[in-house]
Amino acid sequence: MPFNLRWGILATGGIAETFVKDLLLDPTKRGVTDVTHTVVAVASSSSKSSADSFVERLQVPAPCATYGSYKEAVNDSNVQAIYVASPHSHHFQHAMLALEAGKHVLCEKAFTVNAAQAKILCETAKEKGLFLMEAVWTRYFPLSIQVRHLVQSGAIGEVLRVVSDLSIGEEPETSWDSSHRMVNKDLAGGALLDLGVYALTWVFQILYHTLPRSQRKEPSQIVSHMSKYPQTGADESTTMLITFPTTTPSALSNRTSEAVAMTAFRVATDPDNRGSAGPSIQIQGTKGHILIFGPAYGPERYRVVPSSGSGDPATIQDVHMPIPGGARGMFWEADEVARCLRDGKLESDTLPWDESIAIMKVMDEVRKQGGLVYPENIESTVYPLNL
Ligand SMILES: NC(=O)C1=CN([C@@H]2O[C@H](COP(=O)(O)OP(=O)(O)OC[C@H]3O[C@@H](n4cnc5c(N)ncnc54)[C@H](OP(=O)(O)O)[C@@H]3O)[C@@H](O)[C@H]2O)C=CC1
Ligand SMILES: O=C1OC[C@@H](O)[C@H](O)[C@H]1O
Repeated sequence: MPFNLRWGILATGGIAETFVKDLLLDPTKRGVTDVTHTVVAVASSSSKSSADSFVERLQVPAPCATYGSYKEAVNDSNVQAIYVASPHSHHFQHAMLALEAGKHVLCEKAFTVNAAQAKILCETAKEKGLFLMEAVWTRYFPLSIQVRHLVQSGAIGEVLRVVSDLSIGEEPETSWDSSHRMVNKDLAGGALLDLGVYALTWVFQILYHTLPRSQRKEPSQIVSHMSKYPQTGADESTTMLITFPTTTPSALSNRTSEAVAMTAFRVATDPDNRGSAGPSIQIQGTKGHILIFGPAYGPERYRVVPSSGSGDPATIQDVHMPIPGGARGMFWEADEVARCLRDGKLESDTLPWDESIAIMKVMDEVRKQGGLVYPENIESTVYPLNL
């Protein structure tokens, strides 16, 4: 029998809807037979009627309890795991609420506002013997898994550089009101925490994660520049130059590796949405490159280009890995949560706690260099706090 995971959903906004739609799809359609998912509770902090209309709109199969507060959902004994889908300003408080109630947690990206909050979440999960994972869905894409394996196998030699970008080509003045979570500092808005986290996940999943755990080293140097959106003071563009003390896959050469991670609202990585402007991620090794096309959060195509001398042009490999069934691709991370719970794990090997914290530390440093400070209440490590 497949292991079935019973989910409770905190929030009824955009990503909660996307995630639940993916959860409700038949796993066998993506070739998964060992785990299944059931949505047993949905909570809205606004009103019970928001949760009711969410369940109705998405045709969540009955029985699914609906609540007008998050507290009620985390205390529902039928719920095994909570998906936190509130703005990142509130992740620390809402994930703590779930952990304190004894529930496993999948928490949307960015994990928290700062590394100190992330550490406390992980310590709490550990103390309570509960599973906790940052919902960086990209990590669980079969494409990401394949690319990590290629790097680990030495297919492009020693990786010396990664260039990674997630920029979306939106004019903030016309795309969002100043109160929107993308630009509102009260909701930890800005490009870095919302989009830069994906540019960084590519950097980390290549230059950090592909090493054996004992050899993984956090960045030795971070230099960055941030431009602010004048209307709110949140960052509208951030560029980071990050040095790692080792290279991958061997970590034996005494060479360092470098990354350029970028994010911006006004310019786009892929202005025509067809990859004409080039890849979003370039992984550059001594024996070749891996180029990844499509948005850094959910790419569906990559190309392996061997260096001249290590093959002829005919060996260039183009690989397409479309997301099955018109889905978003968030079900793969949900499958990972179910498998971890089935196997009694507290953290996912694909995005362990130390790595989420290391990425949050980079974002802390970049915000420090750029002078981006969020309001005290959302930077706070005090729990509970009524935000
Ligand atoms: N993985 C991915 O691809 C994506 C991830 N995200 C992440 O998901 C999170 C939510 O984003 P998204 O769904 O787009 O945001 P929305 O604004 O669409 O929804 C957020 C929901 O959070 C709840 N909420 C709780 N407290 C607050 C508050 N103080 N202010 C506003 N909303 C609040 C509300 O639901 P209710 O009233 O029902 O409680 C609201 O609808 C963010 O952290 C974002 O980074 C976002 C988009 C894509
Ligand atoms: O996580 C995300 O991925 C997709 C983007 O459009 C969105 O703004 C961001 O929150």
